[in-house]
Amino acid sequence: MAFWSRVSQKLRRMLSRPASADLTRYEELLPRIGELEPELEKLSDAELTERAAAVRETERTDTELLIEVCALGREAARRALGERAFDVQLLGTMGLLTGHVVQMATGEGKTLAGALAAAGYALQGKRVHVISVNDYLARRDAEWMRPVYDLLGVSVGWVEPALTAEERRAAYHREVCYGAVSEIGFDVLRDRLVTSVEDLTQPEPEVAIVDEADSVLVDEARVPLVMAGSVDAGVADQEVANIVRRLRVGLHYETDPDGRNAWLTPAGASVVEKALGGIDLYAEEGSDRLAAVNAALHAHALLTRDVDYLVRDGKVQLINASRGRVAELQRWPDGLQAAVEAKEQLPPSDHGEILDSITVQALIARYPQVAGMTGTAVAVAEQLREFYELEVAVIPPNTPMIREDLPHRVYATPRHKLRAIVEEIRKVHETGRPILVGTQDVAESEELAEKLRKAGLSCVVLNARNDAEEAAVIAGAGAYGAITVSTQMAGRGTDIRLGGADGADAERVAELGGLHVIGTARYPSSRLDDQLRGRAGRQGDPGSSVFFASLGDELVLAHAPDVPEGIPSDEDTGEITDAAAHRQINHAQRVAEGVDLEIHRNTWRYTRLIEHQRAELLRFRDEVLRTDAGATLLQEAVPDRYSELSESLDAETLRRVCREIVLFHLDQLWADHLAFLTEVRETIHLRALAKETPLDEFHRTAIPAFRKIRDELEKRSAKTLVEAEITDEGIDLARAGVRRPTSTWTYLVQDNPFDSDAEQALKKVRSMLRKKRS
Ligand SMILES: Nc1ncnc2c1ncn2[C@@H]1O[C@H](COP(=O)(O)OP(=O)(O)OP(=O)(O)O)[C@@H](O)[C@H]1O
Repeated sequence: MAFWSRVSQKLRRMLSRPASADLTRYEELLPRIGELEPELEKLSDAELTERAAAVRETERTDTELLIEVCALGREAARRALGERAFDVQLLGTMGLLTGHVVQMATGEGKTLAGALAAAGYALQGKRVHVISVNDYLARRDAEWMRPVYDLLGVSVGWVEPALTAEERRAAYHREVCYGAVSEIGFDVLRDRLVTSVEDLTQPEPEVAIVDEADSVLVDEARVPLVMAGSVDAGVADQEVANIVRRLRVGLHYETDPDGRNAWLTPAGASVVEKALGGIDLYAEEGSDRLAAVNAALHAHALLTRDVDYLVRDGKVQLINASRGRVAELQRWPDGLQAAVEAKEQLPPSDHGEILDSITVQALIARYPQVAGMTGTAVAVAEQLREFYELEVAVIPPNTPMIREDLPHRVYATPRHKLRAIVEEIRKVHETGRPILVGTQDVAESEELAEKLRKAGLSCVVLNARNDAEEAAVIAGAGAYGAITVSTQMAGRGTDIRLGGADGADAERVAELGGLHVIGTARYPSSRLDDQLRGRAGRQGDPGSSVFFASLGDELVLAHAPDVPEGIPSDEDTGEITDAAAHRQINHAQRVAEGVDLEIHRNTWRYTRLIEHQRAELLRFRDEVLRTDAGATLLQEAVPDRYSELSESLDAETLRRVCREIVLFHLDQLWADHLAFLTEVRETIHLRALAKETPLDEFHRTAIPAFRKIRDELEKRSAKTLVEAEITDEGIDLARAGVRRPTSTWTYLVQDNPFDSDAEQALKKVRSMLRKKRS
């Protein structure tokens, strides 16, 4: 399978379509858009709005439509914001209106280009969601662009967590609605539980314009959004945590170099089995304990405090690996979450039955039309094609980019590297140039800040948990003499203006050379390197960037540990100029990118089946919600009871009762099915032991289980209709034992490391068992 997918990937590359769509067709429209400008300038505001309204009614060719929308949008932006959209922004708008992911560099004005495209779709009668990476940006962009939408006569709203259901419904019924991907996803899940059409908040999805598209569509694609009901306290297995804490790597367990798997050695298994009272972990009865031991071992061996998570206010807070900041709403799957809490000796957090869940990728797949914008799309062009059938369009910058990207600097060890970074910061800071340092994780940020303090350099460490605060700090990162230390993409989406947020000192800072960006190590993907670099040199500003790396960096140790012998380094500074070291680091990054892609593919292979089943179930649920399908089903299942009830109840009440009963059981059966699939996935590598591949085994189990839902639904619904007390008032669901959860809560799940590497884990367990048995 993996072999064939590699072959097809190679073939595609050989025959490869270019990474970027050809923009000539749109460039040719720019003069025609320009020609309309004098005419539009003469219109009053009301006339401009009227002309925009005419777009809704007039039949036009696609080309005429692009020209009219761009010309109107440019004029509206000029009046409403004092910003006349540049030609390149209109190219971006046209790229979005034709369903591309447009690549526009940082600071080129994606917010406006996106808003004009959203308005263009709305004027064609389509409802648009502009999907942002967080709540703060959703609201900021909606409010910022509102005057433009007003002039174009397009209604706009946004959703954020604090809104009531009524307010959400109002926002989603605007023509354009801004929202964070998690917020929109949670509403999709909440809508899954309604029992009457009036309670739905979202109309059918039509167009999604995804901001920071690579981050949402690729980095976060496999994150499941979850809705759980009826909160209970979880259970922590302190006993297992205490046993695992004493295990030693190499002797009792081993780990993959890339840190994605840990497994017990035969010696480790014996120690654990003895400590648990002499049980056999690998016998059928031991499988619960084995799952707990696996989770505890994973928490102990592979998850590091202050790198993968923080402990704050008595809680474990996950760090989002691609954004390098606390992931507020995220938790690991229950077993692992409880294991990390037990490792940190914290009380177990709440835990509930999962009612439904959807991955970001499946959420996006609901939209018939998708477009996106980001500073870095080309590097993931192949994935956007493979997973979303989206093409990338590269938009040139408005003013040529003059940032100087200095050669990478490589050191023998992380210690040498850190010393050189502090020295670099000191030297550049002396000139007054602002410096932005991007680190790999929170622990590294704090270590560096401490070193800087000792060297007499004061800096701001961006660790904020609040997006608005974070945006304010990052906005000031271009001020004279500022040193800002930030993990990865903190503050993404916020412009860094030279001379501070108000640009007061802009000229002075520009004369000094602008913002200097320092990467303290290469990231696991070149795209993340580019995003950090892109913080400098916005809109033709001067600026520079440099990356430091060492042969002892995490990236190299995990992905290319066989460093050739004898690479010379400077005796004092540890600096390496030999090209072999540079090659080694580039190679490590390419391996890391490949591993990530394989994991994405692998996870998608599992989730695709679940999403397929979910879509089928939802089609049926929707039919029950909107039609009399529930009544029909029950009338056929228990005709006597149905006709008895139709004599005593009015027809509408009976139909409602049937609908409520069927929906209740359908939702319950789906929640049970999801729980079953989760269990199958988590133990698939154990269950599949001497059999075929885990994925085949998963399908073999999941498909018949899903088919049974329909029969079971009929049986359970009929039983409730027969046994429940039903009066003119309807049915008392609680008394009939079919009470819906009184409260629900939503969260995101951090990528489950067990699932994604099930195949590898399987190999490890098999080989361990062979050793143990021999
Ligand atoms: N046509 C224009 N004329 C003048 N200023 C503009 C124009 N378009 C955008 N700007 C300004 O450029 C700045 C950057 O815009 P914006 O934040 O949308 O960039 P971006 O591409 O989203 O950057 P990032 O990658 O940081 O999200 C803003 O201050 C905005 O007001």
